[in-house]
Amino acid sequence: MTGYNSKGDVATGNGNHKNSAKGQANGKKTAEYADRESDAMCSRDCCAGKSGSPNKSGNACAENKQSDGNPVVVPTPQSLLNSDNRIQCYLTPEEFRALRVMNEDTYPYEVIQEIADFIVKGSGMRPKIGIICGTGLGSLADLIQDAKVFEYEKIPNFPVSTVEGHAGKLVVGTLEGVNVMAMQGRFHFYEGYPLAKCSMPVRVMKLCGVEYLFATNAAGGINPKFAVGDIMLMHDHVNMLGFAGNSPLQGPNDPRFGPRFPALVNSYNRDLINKAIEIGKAMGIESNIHVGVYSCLGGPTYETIAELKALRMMGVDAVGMSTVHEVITARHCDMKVFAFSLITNKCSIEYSDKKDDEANHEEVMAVAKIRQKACCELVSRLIADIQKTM
Ligand SMILES: O=P(O)(O)O[C@@H]1C[C@H](O)[C@@H](CO)O1
Ligand code: HPA
Repeated sequence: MTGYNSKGDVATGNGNHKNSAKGQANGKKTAEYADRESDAMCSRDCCAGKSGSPNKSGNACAENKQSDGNPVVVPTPQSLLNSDNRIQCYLTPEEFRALRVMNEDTYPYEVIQEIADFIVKGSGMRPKIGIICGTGLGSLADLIQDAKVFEYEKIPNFPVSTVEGHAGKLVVGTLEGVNVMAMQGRFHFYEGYPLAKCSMPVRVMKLCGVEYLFATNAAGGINPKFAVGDIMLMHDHVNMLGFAGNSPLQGPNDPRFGPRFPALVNSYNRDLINKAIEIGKAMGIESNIHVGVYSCLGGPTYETIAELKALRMMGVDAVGMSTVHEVITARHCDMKVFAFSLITNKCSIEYSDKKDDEANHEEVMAVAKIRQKACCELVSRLIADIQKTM
């Protein structure tokens, strides 16, 4: 369908134009896109331009021209216009939500507050500790007692998990007598989510009442002393996405979350690292516990040898595709942070033809499965320790 409303905007069902599916009616719910009109349809200029001239997305609108070069203009049926003469479209609540979440790059305080209220009301508790489960480490959330489970799809304005090893559930309950909430599944940059969206749940945690963030991840060991299955307690990071000009705090700063220019030295709580080292000794796994520097790359590719060499020269001990932006967001809103990497594979920095030297997600998940018990014990003992100080 090609047409215009009385404002002179042109709408079209042609695939070269934005959101052509939005106008499909199914009669269940009306949603008006008046405030997003420029996004929802091509402008008149776009389709009335010279034949073959590119529209906003770089595609030519030639199919909307008559042979004399004049645009084909078909009046919009009155039945599609609302009282403001704007085109209305019909979406199910699910479609509307999916569109909203898809289009949302930054989340205003009020939206985060709404999500937090939904979780606090639905669980009947205010968690003190927030846990983010890394790839294959979802069993950390299985430790939680009296659990109330929220599927991400059912949480208003929440993105969905798309990666194997990330279930896409938020679990709220108690662990060692402390109210906690755990994300069984995180959001990664490579899934197509902007960093602010990847770490938006950390702000939700904050507004739920969380004071401590426990972030976990699966990572490749670059430090040659690390073995597969070891645990590296993060004491610092190198923000490679930040080097490339990307930050979860990009855009206007809302001081209700934190300052415009937060400092990141001492981001990783020293007391919690020391406590975890002690716990590692008590568990008899001290030789498998290291303290080191993590770096997050954008993924989803694993690193080249040259990249690994560069990271090693920069002092990086383990490399992954997450956590850093979550830690930045947590520090921005003054949460205490404890984070660790489970070393799921060794990153060889020598050129080799051997297939075994190549990282792969199956191996990452398999190692996480084998080591999840040790990771669970470390986390629950550390929470038990925090509980004593509360
Ligand atoms: O979510 P994390 O950082 O634990 O997951 C790592 C990075 C990639 O998502 C995946 C690669 O195997 O594991
Ligand atoms: N590189 C990046 N991310 C990872 C790796 C790796 O080697 N292992 C697990 N996650």
